[in-house]
Amino acid sequence: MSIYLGVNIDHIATLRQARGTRYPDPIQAAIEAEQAGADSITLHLREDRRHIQERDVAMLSDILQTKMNLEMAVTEEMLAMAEKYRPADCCLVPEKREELTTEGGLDVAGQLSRMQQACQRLAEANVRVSLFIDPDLAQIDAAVACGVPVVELHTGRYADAETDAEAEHELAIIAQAAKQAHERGLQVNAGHGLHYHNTQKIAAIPELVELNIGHAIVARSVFTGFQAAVREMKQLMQDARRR
Ligand SMILES: CC(=O)[C@@H](O)[C@H](O)COP(=O)(O)O
Ligand SMILES: NCC(=O)COP(=O)(O)O
Repeated sequence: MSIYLGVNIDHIATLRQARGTRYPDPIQAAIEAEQAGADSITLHLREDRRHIQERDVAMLSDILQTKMNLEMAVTEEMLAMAEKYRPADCCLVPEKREELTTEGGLDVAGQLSRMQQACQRLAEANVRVSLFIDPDLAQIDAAVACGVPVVELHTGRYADAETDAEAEHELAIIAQAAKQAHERGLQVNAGHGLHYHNTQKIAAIPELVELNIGHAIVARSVFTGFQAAVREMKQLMQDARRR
């Protein structure tokens, strides 16, 4: 089964916001990513607007040739954004203003009623809902209870592992969670902290359908160009899946 690449363009916008300029433009990055073989474009509209701006969401909702995966917190402001721009996919993620980056998966099980209402609202807007969760059976079952078709497994603990043994342990947890989620009829995606040296083992997990990768691709593009960075990541994923 194929594995698809969602390119997250947040950190193109981080570079733009660093000086308040018009460049580099995430719109150009999205177009180049699609030309290089990206299967979708992911962008995270944060409450603090540290990188992606509403203008980016508005423009990309008009021009993307593949599809938009809009990441957002579960807030009234963001749910209204999803209803306004109607992305193909909306990935609900946890968010804290003080965090450097996403620190874990959404606690769906601990706020089930609130999550069910949010998912229902997005489904009624014809937005496909994905829940960004830790690779944990209780969270997988809670996602099923929300009636969503997709989950994205948080790979941050695997990516941040300090030893090979710890990485292998986290990889086994992700592989087991992917199997459990697949068995429950969910589309299983994964992402966070994946780069050119740790993605292969994740891509080899047969139940995974899509990997969302951003920071490492943007970083690599500084030296190779954005299209080359995207092409290399996609080829790496496909080679790993074929092995
Ligand atoms: C949910 C996730 O892991 C990322 O897609 C998210 O976008 C990380 O936030 P930053 O892009 O702001 O680092
Ligand atoms: N959901 C993960 C994502 O979109 C990209 O995360 P990262 O590769 O920037 O860590």
